[in-house]
Amino acid sequence: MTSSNGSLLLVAACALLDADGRVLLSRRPQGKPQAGLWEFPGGKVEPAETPEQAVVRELREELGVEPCERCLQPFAFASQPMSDGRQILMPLYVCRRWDGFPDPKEGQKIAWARPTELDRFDMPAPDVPLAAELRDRLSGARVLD
Ligand SMILES: Nc1nc2c([nH]c(=O)n2[C@H]2C[C@H](O)[C@@H](COP(=O)(O)OP(=O)(O)OP(=O)(O)O)O2)c(=O)[nH]1
Repeated sequence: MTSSNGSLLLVAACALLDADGRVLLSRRPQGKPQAGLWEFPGGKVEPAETPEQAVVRELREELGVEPCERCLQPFAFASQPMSDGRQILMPLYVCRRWDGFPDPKEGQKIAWARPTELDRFDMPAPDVPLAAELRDRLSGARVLD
């Protein structure tokens, strides 16, 4: 936990977008909390790390890819209560350029999903509105209801 506010969990995540506009999702492996759910690659921001540095580190560790920090575009954030009483604060970046080929390094499965298909994946609660925002802003469609 890096935040000076002990009730916050700061997690930074990234939607990698390929040339066809598909989004990379990663399935949380067995042994981790919320195993089996599909999420955006990322993880907890370590002490003295910026969210951008955390994303670069996690993409390297989890997928063996190297984005440049300036290719990380702030997209949206989630802020939701967690079951342990803390609040998760999760900035989501999008990234269209990186070095390397995404290769799961931690036993996780990965999938490339069209923005309009994201709602077919079971995700942690904070990711659901972020996935909807990706669908709306990346597919050019906006559902009015
Ligand atoms: N990476 C990631 N974590 C997410 C997402 N949505 C979401 O609620 N989370 C939660 C799950 C965990 O409670 C927390 C991140 O934990 P983590 O286990 O991925 O982070 P980490 O790699 O730094 O953890 P650790 O195993 O080193 O302790 O954020 C998401 O889209 N991506």
